[in-house]
Amino acid sequence: MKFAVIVFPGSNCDADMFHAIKDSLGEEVEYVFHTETSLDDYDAVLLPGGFSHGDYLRSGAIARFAPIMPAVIAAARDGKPVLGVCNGFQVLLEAGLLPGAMKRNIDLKFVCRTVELVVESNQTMFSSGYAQGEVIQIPVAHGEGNYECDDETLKELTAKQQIVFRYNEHVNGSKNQIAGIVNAQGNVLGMMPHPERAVDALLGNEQGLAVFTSILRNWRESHVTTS
Ligand SMILES: NC(=O)CC[C@H](N)C(=O)O
Repeated sequence: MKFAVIVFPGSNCDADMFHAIKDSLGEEVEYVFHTETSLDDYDAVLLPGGFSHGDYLRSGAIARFAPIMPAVIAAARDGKPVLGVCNGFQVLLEAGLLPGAMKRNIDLKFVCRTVELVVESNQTMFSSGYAQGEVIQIPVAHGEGNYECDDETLKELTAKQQIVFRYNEHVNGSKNQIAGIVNAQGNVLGMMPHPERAVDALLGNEQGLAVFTSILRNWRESHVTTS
C-alpha cells in the first residue's frame, strides 16, 4: 500500500507521519508537496499537523486553496482513505470534506499534552483495530481544536455513528467532546489528537498505531485477492 503525506508550507508533523508509515507500519510512503496536482499514484492520503501558511486567517483556510487540494477532494470522492490529523483535520473542514469548523480552544491557550480518548466507533476503516469503547491515550498539540457544528449536523453525526473519537476529559471546549469525525462515506477521517506521535513503544506510547494498521487491513481486505 502506498501512502502520500501532503506537505504545506508550515507543516511540522509531516516527518512524524512519514516515519509512522515507513518504520512502524512498514508500508510505502512519499511526501507530496502542496504545489503538485495529482495523487493518482497513491492508495491513501495523509494530511499532517502543523501550521500551514502560519495559521493566518484561520487554521487551514489558506491551505484549502493549495494546488493539490482538488486531487485530495478527488481521492476522497473515489473512496481512498484520507486522514487529516490536527492541522490536516482543519484543512479537511475548510475544504468542506468534513462538516463543521474549528474555533480557538475555549480557554484561548495552546494545549500540548497526552489526553484520554474514547473510541466511539470501531466501525470505520480507521478505527477497526480498536475495541468499541476502548479508552486510549494520545497526544494533542493545538490552539484551534474547539470543534463546532450546528445542532442538526451534530444529530446527523451522532445518528450515522460518524463520531469516531471523543475526549474523555476537558481539553478544548469541543462540542460534545468531539476529537475525531468521519464523513458519511466513511473514508475521510479528521482528528485533532496525533496518532502518528504514538506508534512506538520505545517513545512511550504505541496506542495510535491501530489507526494505521486499521487502514492497511481494510485496504488489503478490499484490494488483495488470493486465487
Ligand atoms: N499540531 C498542529 O497541527 C497544530 C494545529 C493548529 N495549527 C493549531 O494550533 O490549532
